[in-house]
Amino acid sequence: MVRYAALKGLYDLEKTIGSGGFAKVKLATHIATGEKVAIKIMDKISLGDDLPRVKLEVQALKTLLHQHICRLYQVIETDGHYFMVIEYCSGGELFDHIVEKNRLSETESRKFFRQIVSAVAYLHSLGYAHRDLKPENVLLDREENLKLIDFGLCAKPKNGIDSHLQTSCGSPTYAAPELILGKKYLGSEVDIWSMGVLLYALLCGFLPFDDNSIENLYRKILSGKYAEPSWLSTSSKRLIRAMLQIDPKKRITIQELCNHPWITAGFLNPVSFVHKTNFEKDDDVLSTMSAICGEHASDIWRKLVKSDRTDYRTATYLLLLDRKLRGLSLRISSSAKSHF
Ligand SMILES: O=C(Nc1ccc2c(c1)CCNCC2)c1ccc(-c2cn[nH]c2)cc1OCc1ccccc1
Repeated sequence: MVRYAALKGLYDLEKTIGSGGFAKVKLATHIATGEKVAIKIMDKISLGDDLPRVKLEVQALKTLLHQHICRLYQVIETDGHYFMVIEYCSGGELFDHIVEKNRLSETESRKFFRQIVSAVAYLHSLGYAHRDLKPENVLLDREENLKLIDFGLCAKPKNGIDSHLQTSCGSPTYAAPELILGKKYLGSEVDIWSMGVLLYALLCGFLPFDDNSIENLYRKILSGKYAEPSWLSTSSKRLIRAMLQIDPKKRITIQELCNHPWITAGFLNPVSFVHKTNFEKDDDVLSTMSAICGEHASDIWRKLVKSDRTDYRTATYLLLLDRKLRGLSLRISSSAKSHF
């Protein structure tokens, strides 16, 4: 087991559960609370010119507080590595969940899709676009709640979500026509297209546009033509059509999506989200922490609010808050004392 000095006393590293391009994801335990976390370890050398993506992802994740966006607890930077301590999603990828069930029922698809819509509506309301929405970037937690990950490509155009972007990014399979044509596009509109591809994958178990050759794949996407399997209800077909509109101006908007009949069917209310970018103050958690480090709860809170949200104190606060929200006891080990 490779020992990273930077994590000593803070996290116990366990097995590697995933390794992608320039990152690997290891399970770990946050020592102060005993809570499980995932640590995304990136080697700066192999990151190369992707380094800005990490900064972009950290900047975005520090601001985003939503129950369906994977929480960032701490960031540790050394000369050679970045360590991103992230929410534990033991349900793995939504993609694997779909594959193992072949396809999801309309009811189960709706449960997941409402969560995605809520997360994306929240993102857009803060001026962010994800730009890489695909089943691999949607994880499930222990209660099969959905968590959006990988904000390495997300954009926050300086003059707001309605200003044009140009960089072509993301995976072609989920990319909107205007994006693969290299046109100027709106992040919000390309996210709607990718969500249409995601919804199709949930309901069908395969992709609307797929081909081994990239030019055939592009041709299919630009045609906007895809199969509508017999099991799709009329309402499902209508919603998918509204999202997979080639002309971005004809595409359904995120607001219309939140209120769409398919989305609200069987539910009491449209999809909503809380405009939250600040932690709520919890006195039980603060007094648990103050009992250990001897500081007053008010001092701990002041430091938390002033912090850049990537230190061990923030991680400990958020993990204790998670435990409380899950109805578990608030426990903390005295070893934590020296770390915040
Ligand atoms: O907690 C994460 N993953 C994760 C944790 C526990 C388990 C599994 C998976 C499934 C494999 N069986 C063991 C249980 C986990 C959290 C955050 C991120 C993450 C956030 N931004 N970037 C990456 C990635 C994560 O994983 C990647 C992964 C690994 C194996 C498969 C599916 C997904």
